[in-house]
Amino acid sequence: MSATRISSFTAGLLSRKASRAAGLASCSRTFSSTRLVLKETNTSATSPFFPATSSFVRIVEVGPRDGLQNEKKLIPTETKVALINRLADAGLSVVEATSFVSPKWVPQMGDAKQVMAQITRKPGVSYPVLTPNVKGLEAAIAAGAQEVAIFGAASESFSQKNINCSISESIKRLAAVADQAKAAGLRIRGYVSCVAGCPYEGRIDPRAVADVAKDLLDMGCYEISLGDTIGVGRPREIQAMLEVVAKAISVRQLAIHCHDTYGQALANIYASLQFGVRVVDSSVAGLGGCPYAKGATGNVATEDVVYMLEGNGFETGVDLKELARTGQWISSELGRPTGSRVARALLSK
Ligand SMILES: CC(C)(COP(=O)([O-])OP(=O)([O-])OC[C@H]1O[C@@H](n2cnc3c(N)ncnc32)[C@H](O)[C@@H]1OP(=O)([O-])[O-])[C@@H](O)C(=O)NCCC(=O)NCCSC(=O)C[C@@](C)(O)CC(=O)[O-]
Repeated sequence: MSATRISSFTAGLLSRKASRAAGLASCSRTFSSTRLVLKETNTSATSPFFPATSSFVRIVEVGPRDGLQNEKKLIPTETKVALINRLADAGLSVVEATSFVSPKWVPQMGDAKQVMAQITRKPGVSYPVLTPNVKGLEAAIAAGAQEVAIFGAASESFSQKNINCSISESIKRLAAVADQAKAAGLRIRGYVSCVAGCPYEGRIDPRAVADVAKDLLDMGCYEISLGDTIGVGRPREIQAMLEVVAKAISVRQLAIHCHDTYGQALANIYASLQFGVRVVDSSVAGLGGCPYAKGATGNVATEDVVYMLEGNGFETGVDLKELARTGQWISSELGRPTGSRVARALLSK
């Protein structure tokens, strides 16, 4: 990282206290009988993809990346490409396509370049890719990525296991990635893992989540996705974590990313919606699991999220039946039934 980059990033960190205070001042919450209503007066940049309305929920489909990265048997590139194309055709406006990580660490993502070359890029659809370092970013740019996701963790042990460095080292590494991504005109999304618990350390202090999230935001991420990587959180814990994080970051720049290991994902998403979050990550057919979080099951199934949202007055733009068929198809390619209960119910009719 050049001296100029370090100093601009450090200046950003130093101004964190001041901007946190401003964020607090510009945002007030009131309780109605059933839901927490967020009154936003903060006009800072929000996501470029969706109108910040209270009834539209943007779904970030992570199945082709988070869903498939943990599969033991190598999945043919053409299957991944067909999955991504079908998800976009089902109305998803963000389909996380792959990750430019070390193939020694995650062999399943070793065909990232080929995946990006072969997908049909539908107008209006974003195909972000994960980039852990500058090497990954350069490969992503060469592959024509328009958006990248950088990822850190609120747990020291998980950071070491996942990306082989401490949290503070990761922040420096990711700042270099963000600087180069911005210079290349790419959009950047940020992830924080272990927001409710860590497979190695147990409970995680929400203030650690807020610190990493704010660092990623200061680097230029337009949105921070908060990952309950091992699915241990429960609604009140998720809301308590959001309370702390929202003191540092506008809720309009937060997304929720729930794994369903303990069957809490939909409840946690609903609790996040009550808090004002309007971006939800999910994985078709509930595919997935993290290679560095033993026992973690997949993300919440996108089909189940869409069904819940649409029954509660939210719009998603997703064709649920088409999505359910896509989930059933990829599950059969992987040799198992779909993990979406909604898809099973719909398709059995
Ligand atoms: C970060 C590193 C690379 C550090 O790994 P390292 O071993 O410390 O890196 P290194 O710089 O020493 O390089 C080691 C080797 O990897 C190569 N290498 C290095 N970087 C790259 C790259 N980008 N692309 C391709 N190759 C790369 C590099 O060239 C070298 O090759 P060699 O000289 O030995 O032949 C590694 O730990 C890594 O790739 N980790 C990624 C782990 C991962 O993908 N985890 C899953 C995604 S995160 C997640 O799922 C959570 C999330 C986001 O979904 C949210 C949630 O649920 O919480």
